[in-house]
Amino acid sequence: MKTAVGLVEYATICCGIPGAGFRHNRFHADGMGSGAQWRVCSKAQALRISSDHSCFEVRRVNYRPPGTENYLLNEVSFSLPEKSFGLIFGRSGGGKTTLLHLLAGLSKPTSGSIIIQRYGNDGNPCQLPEPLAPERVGMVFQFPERYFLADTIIEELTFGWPKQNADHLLNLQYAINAVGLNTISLDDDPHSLSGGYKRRLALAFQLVRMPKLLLLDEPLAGLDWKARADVVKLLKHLKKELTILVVSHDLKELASLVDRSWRMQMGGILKEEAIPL
Ligand SMILES: Nc1ncnc2c1ncn2[C@@H]1O[C@H](COP(=O)(O)OP(=O)(O)OP(=O)(O)O)[C@@H](O)[C@H]1O
Repeated sequence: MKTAVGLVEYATICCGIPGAGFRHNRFHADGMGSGAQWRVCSKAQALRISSDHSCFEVRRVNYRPPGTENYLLNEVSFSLPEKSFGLIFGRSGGGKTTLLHLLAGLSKPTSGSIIIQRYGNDGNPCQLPEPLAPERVGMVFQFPERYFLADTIIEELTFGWPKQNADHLLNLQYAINAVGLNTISLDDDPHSLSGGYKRRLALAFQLVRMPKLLLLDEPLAGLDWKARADVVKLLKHLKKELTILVVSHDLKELASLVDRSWRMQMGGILKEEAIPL
């Protein structure tokens, strides 16, 4: 059985024995010598997720899908400090998911900018803003389990990986531990997991990439009460190290996590507003 606890040892052993029948030979790391290099994720590695004092900022973003006439987002501006938890709520069809897609780099704003701005201790910008690169963003879509492709958890987590290096394995170990998948067999079929564990797996898939900003579209949708409580607890834990922006209708359950919140009004107009409970 492969568990995350033994993942490093497991990968080391399998990669060290040619023809050992290791199905996931993407773990073979050319140029990597001994298993000693495959150490468990250090604290410094984990904190690499977010180490500077910065804000994710959306400035006067307008969005009209190519070939259409109507703007789905109108002059959207907001700012989310690092390691804080933002929530966007509002009626269906307002443009919440569209905004997440822009932040994830899946579509480009028609005008306006999405940037990371660093601030000094005096509260003033201390360097030029940099565009938010898609590699720094992890996005978990609504009902992510519908997109699971692999037969085992480990294959799902490493699906499409390029040639491996030590960093990948360290990130994998970090992600598995961060979402609490380290107590189950990584040989299990992702589709056999409970609803809450499927969401953990979807989160882990994104965390492997060590994003600075994590976007979640309706993370509690379709889950029973126990799984919902489970995911809320997990997000509370992840919030300590990551900046998280959630789109959700489940306001009460997420309220205790929220640092900033906005209502998306129909027509793609975003207003900062306390959660209506
Ligand atoms: N590519 C597109 N072209 C035209 N209209 C689009 C496109 N993508 C989304 N829309 C429309 O934009 C509006 C906003 O959609 P969006 O999914 O962002 O809303 P939402 O607030 O996330 O809604 P929900 O809460 O139901 O997920 C909807 O009316 C949708 O049909």
